[in-house]
Order: sequence, then C-alpha cells, then structure tokens
Amino acid sequence: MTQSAQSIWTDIERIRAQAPLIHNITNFVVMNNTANALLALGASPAMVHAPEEVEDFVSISSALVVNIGTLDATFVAGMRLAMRQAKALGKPIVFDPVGVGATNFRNQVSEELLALAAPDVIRGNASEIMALAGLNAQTKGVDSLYGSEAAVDAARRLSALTGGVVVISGATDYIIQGEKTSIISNGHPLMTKVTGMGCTATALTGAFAAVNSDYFQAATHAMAVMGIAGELAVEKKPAPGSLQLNFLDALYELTEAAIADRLQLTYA
Ligand SMILES: Nc1ncnc2c1ncn2[C@@H]1O[C@H](COP(=O)(O)OP(=O)(O)O)[C@@H](O)[C@H]1O
Ligand SMILES: Cc1ncsc1CCOP(=O)(O)O
Ligand SMILES: [Mg+2]
Repeated sequence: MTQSAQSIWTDIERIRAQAPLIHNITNFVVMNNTANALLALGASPAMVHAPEEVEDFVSISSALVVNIGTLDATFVAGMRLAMRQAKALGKPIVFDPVGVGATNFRNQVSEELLALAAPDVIRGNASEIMALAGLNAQTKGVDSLYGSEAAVDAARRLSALTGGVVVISGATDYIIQGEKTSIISNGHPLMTKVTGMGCTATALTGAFAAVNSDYFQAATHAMAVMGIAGELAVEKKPAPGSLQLNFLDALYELTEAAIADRLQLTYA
C-alpha cells in the first residue's frame, strides 16, 4: 500500500465518520447528481442558494461549493454573499466555472467572484481553465474542446493569481498549486457521457477539503476517487445510464484495497 493510497483512505474515513455538511450553490442540472454523490461518499450535502439565507448556511457548513452552470442574477447575489462569508469565517471555497468562455456574462461573473474571494480550489475542464486564465479559448458550451494538457500553463498562472489549487479534469487530471503538480490517470472516457461528472468532481473536492486542510492533497484525493469509482462503475456495465447509478454504488462501497490496486498518481 503506497502512502498516497493510505492518505486517500484516511480522508475517506474522516468523511464517513464526520459526515461534513457541504453547502452547494450549484446548477439545476446536477443538483440531484452531486447531492447523491456526496451522500454516497459519506458527506452531508445541502443545495442552498437564496441570498436571504446563504450567509447563515455557510456559517454552519464545513465547505462551500460554488458552481456557475445555470447562472442568473439571483444566483450571482447568493454566490457573492456566500463566498464573502466563507472567506470571513475561513471555510474552504471550491469553485466550478462551468461554461466560462462561452458568454460575457459567465466571464464577468467569474472574474468578479474570483476577485471578491479567491477560491481555495478551482476545478474545470481545459477550455474553462484556459478561459478563466484570460486566454481566448474556444469552448463548446459546458464541454471542453481541448485535452487537459493544453491548459497546464493557464492553470499555473491562475494558481499564481489566486494562491489556490487549480484542477484541470480530462482523460488525465492535473492538480496544480504554485510549482506543485499531481497527475491522476484513472477514469474512463464514458464518464463524459453522463452529465454532471465534472460538477461531481468539484462537489467531492468540497467534501475532501472539509476534512483535509491541505487543499492540494484534498483536490488530488477527490480526483483519484472520481477516477477509481468511474472505472469500477464502467466495469459493471459500460453504458451511461448504468454508469450514473453504478458510480454512486462504487463511491459507497469503495475500499482501501480498491484504491491501493487502482491508484494511478504521479507527481511532476
Ligand atoms: N477521456 C477520459 N478518460 C478518463 N476519465 C475521464 C475522461 N474524460 C473525463 N474523465 C473524468 O471525468 C470526470 C469529469 O471530467 P470532465 O469531463 O473533464 O469535466 P466536465 O464535465 O466539467 O467537462 C473527471 O473525473 C475526469 O477525470
Ligand atoms: C449540461 C449543463 N448545462 C448547464 S450546467 C450543465 C451541467 C454541466 O455539468 P458538467 O460540467 O459536470 O458536465
Ligand atoms: Mg464542467
């Protein structure tokens, strides 16, 4: 058993024991998927976005996940209040810039939120990370037009700007903070055929950040667990509907042995 596999397992045990409350301001498409994934992992999710209550909710939560997938003015108002409160209280903020680069609205809101309260972890696909770093990157709505390796330089610039961790997901996941890089090669291409798998990666990162204040490790562990659970689910049945269900079961049934056997983690 490698030290990395052990360290992932320690975090999973903490999540299962503590069931940290994860406050999600997320999009209408994935609210159900990501709440179920957090529950299957062992965390306690709540999807709360009303500006009237987000500050109170942040104060009782262990991490805040902000996802801009189905933005409107009310969501933005809630995000501002929640992120400011999380910063004030020292709670981890994980940010998913879904579809940034596709419209000016998403670009402006993302830029404003990053300046207001720098996220501890940003997780996006290559198009999103490049767009967020200020490159004029092409995007196909919420899907990437580039492989994850194309966004490594952009992720490093973004990390320098926020001081936080930046994760680029894809066939290979890159987790970057300053000069540090970890690389996860687990997962399966069929994961792109289920909506919300990226959002799920971001939500699970919130759960790991709630129990591990080394956010570089927390993000690495979340991406490893995503990839391994994805592989286990595809092995049960390689089709999108089954993958969606079997992924939840794989998270719930995940063992230390499966992590040790399958983990494909390197550092660059
Ligand atoms: N080609 C692939 N091979 C293996 N895993 C993948 C592949 N594409 C995406 N994944 C995995 O699917 C999850 C969602 O990533 P991604 O599709 O990049 O996010 P998004 O849905 O935000 O575009 C991540 O855990 C990632 O590692
Ligand atoms: C399809 C879609 N449209 C707006 S948000 C969303 C979900 C995107 O989820 P993911 O980036 O995890 O595939
Ligand atoms: Mg996404």
